Amino acid sequence: MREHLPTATDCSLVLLKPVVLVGMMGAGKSAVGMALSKRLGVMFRDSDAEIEQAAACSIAEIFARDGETFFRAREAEVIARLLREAPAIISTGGGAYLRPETRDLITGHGVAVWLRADIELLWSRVKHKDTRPLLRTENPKQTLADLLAARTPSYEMADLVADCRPDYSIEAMVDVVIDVLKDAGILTETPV
Ligand SMILES: Nc1ncnc2c1ncn2[C@@H]1O[C@H](COP(=O)(O)OP(=O)(O)OP(=O)(O)O)[C@@H](O)[C@H]1O
Ligand SMILES: O=C(O)C1=C[C@@H](O)[C@@H](O)[C@H](O)C1
Ligand SMILES: [Mg+2]
Repeated sequence: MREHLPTATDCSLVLLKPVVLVGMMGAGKSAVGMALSKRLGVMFRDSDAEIEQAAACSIAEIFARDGETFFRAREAEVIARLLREAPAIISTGGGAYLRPETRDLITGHGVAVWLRADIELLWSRVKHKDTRPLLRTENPKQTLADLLAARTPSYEMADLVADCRPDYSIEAMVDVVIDVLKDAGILTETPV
C-alpha cells in the first residue's frame, strides 16, 4: 500500500488553476476530490452536488422527471460557472467530460485529471448503491463495462492521468494526484 502522511492541510502548496477530476462512476472523483481540497486548503465543488442543490432533488429524480439531455445541459452550465471561480478542486459527473464544449472549457481555464480505474474496481465501488440512474439496468456491471469502453477515448483526452488501485486509500489517491499535479507544474511549493 502507498505510504501517505496524515491529512493535515499542506499550506506550502499553491494551486495555480482549477483542477477538474474526470472519469467513470466510482472512480473516486467526489471522495478523492473532497480529501484533496482539504489537503490543499482550497474549495471543493462537485457538479453533481451543485445540480442537486439547485434543483432541490436527486440526480435520479432529475433523470426521471426531465431526462438525461436536460441533466447534461445543466451539468455543462454548472461546470462553466465553477471554472470561473478561484482555483478549486472540481469533481464532475462521470459523463461530463464527454461533451466537447465542456472539454474545451476545462482545457482553457483549468486542468483535467482522469482518475483511471478498471472495471473490477469501479464495479466494487458502485454495486452497493442504486443512486446512479444509468446503472438501473438488468445487468448493471455489463452496462458499466460498456460505458467504460465507450467513454475511454474521451477520458484519454484529459490533460493528466492518476491511476486508481484497489489498495490505494482515498488519502493515498490524494498523494497520487498531488504528485501528478506537481509534475505538471499546476501545484507549486511557495517560495520560502
Ligand atoms: N481510494 C478509495 N478507497 C476506498 N474507497 C474509495 C476510494 N475512492 C472512492 N471510494 C469510495 O467509492 C465510492 C464511489 O466513490 P465516488 O462517489 O467518489 O465516485 P465518483 O467518481 O464521484 O462517482 P460518480 O461519477 O458516480 O459521482 C464511495 O463510497 C467512495 O467513498
Ligand atoms: O457517469 C455518468 O454518466 C453519471 C455519473 C454520475 O456522477 C452522475 O452525474 C449521473 O449519475 C451520471
Ligand atoms: Mg461523484
